[in-house]
Amino acid sequence: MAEPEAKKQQLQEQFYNQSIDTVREELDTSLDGLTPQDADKRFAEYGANALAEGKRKSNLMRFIDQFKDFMIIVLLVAALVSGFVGHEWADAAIILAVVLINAIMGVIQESKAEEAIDALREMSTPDAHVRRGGQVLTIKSEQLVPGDVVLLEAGDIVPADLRLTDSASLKIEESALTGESVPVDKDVATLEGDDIGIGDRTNMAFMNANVTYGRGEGIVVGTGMNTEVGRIAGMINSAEETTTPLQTNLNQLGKILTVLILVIAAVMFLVGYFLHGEAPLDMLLISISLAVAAIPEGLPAIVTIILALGTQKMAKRNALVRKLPAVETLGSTDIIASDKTGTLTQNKMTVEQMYYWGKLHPASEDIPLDDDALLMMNLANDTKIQGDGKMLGDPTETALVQFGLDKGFDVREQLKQWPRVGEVPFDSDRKLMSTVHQLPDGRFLVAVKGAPDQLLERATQVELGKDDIQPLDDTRKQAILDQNMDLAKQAMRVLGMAYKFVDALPDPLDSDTVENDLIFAGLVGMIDPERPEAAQAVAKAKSAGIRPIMITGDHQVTAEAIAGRLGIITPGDDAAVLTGAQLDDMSDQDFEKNVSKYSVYARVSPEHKVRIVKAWQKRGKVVAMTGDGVNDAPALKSADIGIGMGITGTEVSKGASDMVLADDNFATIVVAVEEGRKVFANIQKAIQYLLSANLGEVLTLFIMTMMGWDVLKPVQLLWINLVTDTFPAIALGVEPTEPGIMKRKPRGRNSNFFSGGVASSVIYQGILEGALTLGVYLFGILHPVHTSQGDIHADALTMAYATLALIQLFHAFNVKSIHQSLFTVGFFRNKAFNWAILVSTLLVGVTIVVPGFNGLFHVRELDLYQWLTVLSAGVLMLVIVEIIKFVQRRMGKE
Ligand SMILES: Nc1ncnc2c1ncn2[C@@H]1O[C@H](COP(=O)(O)OP(=O)(O)OP(=O)(O)O)[C@@H](O)[C@H]1O
Ligand SMILES: [Ca+2]
Repeated sequence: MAEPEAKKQQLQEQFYNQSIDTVREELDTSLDGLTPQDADKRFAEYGANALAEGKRKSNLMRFIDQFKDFMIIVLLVAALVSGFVGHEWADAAIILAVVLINAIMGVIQESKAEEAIDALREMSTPDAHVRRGGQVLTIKSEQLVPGDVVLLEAGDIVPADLRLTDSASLKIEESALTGESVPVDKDVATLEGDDIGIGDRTNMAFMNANVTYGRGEGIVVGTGMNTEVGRIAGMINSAEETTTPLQTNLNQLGKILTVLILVIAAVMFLVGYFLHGEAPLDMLLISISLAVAAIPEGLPAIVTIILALGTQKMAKRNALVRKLPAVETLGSTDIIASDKTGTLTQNKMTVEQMYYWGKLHPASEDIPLDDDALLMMNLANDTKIQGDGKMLGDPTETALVQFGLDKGFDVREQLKQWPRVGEVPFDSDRKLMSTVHQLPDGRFLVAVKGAPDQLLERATQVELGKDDIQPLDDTRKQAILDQNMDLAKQAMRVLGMAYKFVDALPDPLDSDTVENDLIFAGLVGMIDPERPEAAQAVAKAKSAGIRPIMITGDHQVTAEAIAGRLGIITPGDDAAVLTGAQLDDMSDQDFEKNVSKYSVYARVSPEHKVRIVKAWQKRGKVVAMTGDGVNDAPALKSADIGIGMGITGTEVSKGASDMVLADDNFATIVVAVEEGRKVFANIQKAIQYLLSANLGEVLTLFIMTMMGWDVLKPVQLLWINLVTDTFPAIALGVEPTEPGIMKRKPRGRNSNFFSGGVASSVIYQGILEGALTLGVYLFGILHPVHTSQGDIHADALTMAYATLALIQLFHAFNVKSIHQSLFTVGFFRNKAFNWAILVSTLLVGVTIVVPGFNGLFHVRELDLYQWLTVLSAGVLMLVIVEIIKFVQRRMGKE
């Protein structure tokens, strides 16, 4: 993509030592933001807000790269020499053609693989909230231009360099720029001096930094390469994380195979030349051809393509893979640790019960509008009510505002009289949030809501009626806690409300100064129904040997009730609930020892998630972990598969994840695991197919040479390699799911593409292919249809060629499952595969049956009897492998 030449007139000034007004004028914008037209104009002028990418390889470069392979060069030179010396120009031409086609296919494969990886990256560009023409819009951060007004909140990734214009408890973590991992407090005050380091520019926010706390706003002063990261990073590496661990594994194996095959080729050459007196050039050509055919250099690209096709399938099913290795790892998942709210449940909160003035009332009852519980739950609330009555905000909070409106209490009116002047935002560690309001009489009201247990620790009094405030003694406290427990047992999320009056605005405004000495006002119990598909997905995961684990900030009793309904804990099993506090009391060793006892974690904070991941990993398990908040990022990173939430997730958490759920749905994780298992199995199939075929080729040629028999011609071997390798291998990569794939145990952390019987299958099946091919050759010699020795040998060699090619295509059916019978898996369920086999068969067939063509390939027409011999070998290949699989299944059962 040609980047529009980004405007060179750089905004080089230091913005931190200029007042907001100056910055605003300088960038010709207002706090209402740019007009959309203005934004478009600037976009044309400045270009996209993206870091430049490293140079891309052109297709021509890729094509040329295909010939960097030493073997290919030797092959071409040898072909040319044989053309000159032996006047075998037809051979040389075919070899050249095959090499060219091979190179073109290589280019296509590589660019397909890269396209797929591009698509992954495209998907992961973050969103930004921007104000334009007075309207708040969500746009791709690439669309930002200098002068835009950007809104920040906890969990956002700063989308460009900003001069802050507003901040409320704003904290930003800038370690990527400064190396300092402690979040920096930000405000809007203009700084003095012009020599202030990046880490100290407290009124600026820099691209790619993480907002960890609070809220803010700022004017974009730099985009794309004209940002601090742009200057530092220079270029982003476009090649990151494109090879997966198992691919690396495979590459290593590839190197070993290469050496092995070269040794075999060398031995072949020496034996053929010295012992059997073959022409050296012929021997060289066939040895090199063997090396070219048998070295599986296309394998990594094929694996990438299969993985990439897997990501497309997953995307259709709402699992957006951000990092290719995740596809591979997903299939091996042992543990799915999932947040409760929104993932297992719908995150549609509805108030069911309310407790105030010492009594519980169903939500259907009328409520006195002057009760302070109702007031506080509306005040300590970030919900925005839009013009059309639609509510924006956290479902827990919108439910409360909705409840108020339903009862006839409109918080908007209240806020006009009691404006909010301060806040201590909610965080999942404290499990509280507070707002401070200016009262007409000059005093301030502190409104607090949050987890009842937390709240009661900070309350000293309780409201028991209108203007009836009593000390919160132990009996009263116990009564509230009992009530809390009762609601929780009914699977409700319970929030408590409290308040106090103060004479002056606390300074500094934080939890310690605000959230103490409170008057307890009441409780509210909310139901968040399970997702309808969740229980089934839990059952499916369990039947696949995967342990679902629920993690929640909610009360343990609520958690237990919901986990019970979902089947995460079942009455019989001893899987227990562990709370964050209990976890805090456990040593790492203790926890590791006991981790398998717990399926539910309640009242935990994000830090606990990291311990849960690590403990399971220590036990050798592959852990998938969900997360949505900014504090979840470390857990998402340490999990084998970090799973972000597409709808409710913060940008920071999405950035830290390997996969994002477009629908936030637990069931989608299970679907993705199933896809991951399928993709893994299909890669194994492609590998098993290719390597057994190659082994068959090597054995056939090696033994032919050793025995001094006729040896297949280079063009024959190269043609077999060209037409029977790639198509079926890629087609095997899109095989439908094998029956019962979610009834097996996870494959285990240390498994690789050769685990589970693939290695041994490659070996015995390769030997079988070679043996049958040689058998057909000998059969052709021993049961000739002609009498002249020349005819007999030419026929036998043609039969061997046909067999070696077609037996691979027959064998492709075997490979559809490592252990299951072809009759279980089905012969023709994969359209792409059927086509691949058909095309490959035709391409082999034409070289034999089309007169003239067969001359080029040094083969002859076969009669029916000979064809039947060839086809019998193919059928035998099917039958023998079926029998061996049958025996293996029998032995496996015992
Ligand atoms: N907006 C809020 N204001 C005050 N307290 C809240 C708010 N949201 C949640 N809480 C309290 O904090 C506790 C933990 O909430 P948190 O947000 O950490 O859990 P969650 O992530 O929403 O749920 P889960 O962990 O099940 O996905 C809740 O049980 C509730 O008591
Ligand atoms: Ca091959």
